[in-house]
Amino acid sequence: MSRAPNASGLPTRRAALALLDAVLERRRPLEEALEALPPSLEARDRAAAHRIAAAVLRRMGSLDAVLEAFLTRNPPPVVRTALRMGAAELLLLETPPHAAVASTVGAVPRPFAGLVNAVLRKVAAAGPAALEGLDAARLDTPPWLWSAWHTAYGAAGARAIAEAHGAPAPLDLSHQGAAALPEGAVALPTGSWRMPAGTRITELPGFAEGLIWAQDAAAALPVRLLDPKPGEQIADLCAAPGGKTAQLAAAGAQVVAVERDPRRAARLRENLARLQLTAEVVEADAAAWRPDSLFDAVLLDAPCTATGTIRRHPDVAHLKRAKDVASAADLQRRLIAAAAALLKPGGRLVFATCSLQWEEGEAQAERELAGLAPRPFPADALPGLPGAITPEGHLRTRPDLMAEAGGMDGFFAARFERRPG
Ligand SMILES: C[S@@+](CC[C@H](N)C(=O)[O-])C[C@H]1O[C@@H](n2cnc3c(N)ncnc32)[C@H](O)[C@@H]1O
Repeated sequence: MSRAPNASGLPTRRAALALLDAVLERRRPLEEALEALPPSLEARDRAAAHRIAAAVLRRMGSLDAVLEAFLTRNPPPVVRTALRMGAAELLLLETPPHAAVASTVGAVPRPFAGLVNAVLRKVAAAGPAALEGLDAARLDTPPWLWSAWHTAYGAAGARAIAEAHGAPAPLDLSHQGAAALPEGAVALPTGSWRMPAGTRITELPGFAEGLIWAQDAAAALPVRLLDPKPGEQIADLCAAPGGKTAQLAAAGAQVVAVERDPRRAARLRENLARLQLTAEVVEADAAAWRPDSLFDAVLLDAPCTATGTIRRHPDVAHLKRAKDVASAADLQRRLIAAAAALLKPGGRLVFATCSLQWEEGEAQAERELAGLAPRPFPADALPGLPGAITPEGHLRTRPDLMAEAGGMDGFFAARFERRPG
């Protein structure tokens, strides 16, 4: 359960304003905005600002619907953002009204203090009941995503996905060796361990020893389905921050992990070092990488719009546009062709994306994939999660899958084989 932010917290609200300005006005990812906060900001204020910003991004349509009733004209962006923050604290985060109103008022330019104070007092008086009766799933989902999910998954599917985005994701763990189930964790039928949302992995037993790493339960499935064997030569394309590289290496495969972004490659190396796992890390564009030898298997966890991770990254819903789906699908096609060329005859490719968009999943697998033969997953490939394998033999998870246990990211994966000879 999240704690209320620091009651005296002007630095918290200023930081939250900066985070939301970065995402909503400058279209920067929330993670990047968090890294750009001043190093002098206390960890507690940073965490509280993150919590406020995430609540605004997750429930922005609903918050705007509530605020609309108290606004007579369209306020400038900084004021609207501050109002959303204040409303999120009052209606969603259980911040004491005085702290929420006073600190938010303090964070806006002085000429707007009166307006923000007056509107937030009205929101405080209305209380969380103001959210009742709103169609939150619809309001909090950008129309283009709603309609794409409607087409792909039907009316009930689109609504179930959008409803699942209303709550933050739990912390899922992958583990190796002598790791023991942490107190309070649930062992999921897929093999991942689950802790409540907001758990800090660094405080869990096994973290310092390199026995556990954060990885959504759905994100752990593509490697399970690739079924790496000890000693196999496996290329992991688009590898950072390395959750899947770690799974492959922990299974005893000889892994070459290819990552284009030098900073992310550094993070991948750090993560492997902490886990005491070995992989060759290559900084290269996977679409152009030409190694000397071929591989038994290739995992292509391709860059995508990441709409399957909105529970975890609510900024994605605000940063992505419909046109991004087409360009991501284009890049994926080029990467698939490059991946196919790395396989030994009979070698297998698993293509995966953390997207809910049909163009980045099912549509890629329906095409003739660079001359590869489809090798559908059997219906019983994931005994703990039978609903995740489609009739076509692909992996398709959604945030509303296993909803009673906390859901999982939206993921797609398909398997192919290079024809022998
Ligand atoms: C979906 S993330 C991969 C997550 C990773 N497989 C894991 O399990 O931790 C995609 C990664 O691909 C990298 N990337 C994007 N385009 C690439 C390319 N052309 N070649 C290599 N890496 C690329 C990005 O920098 C990013 O780190």
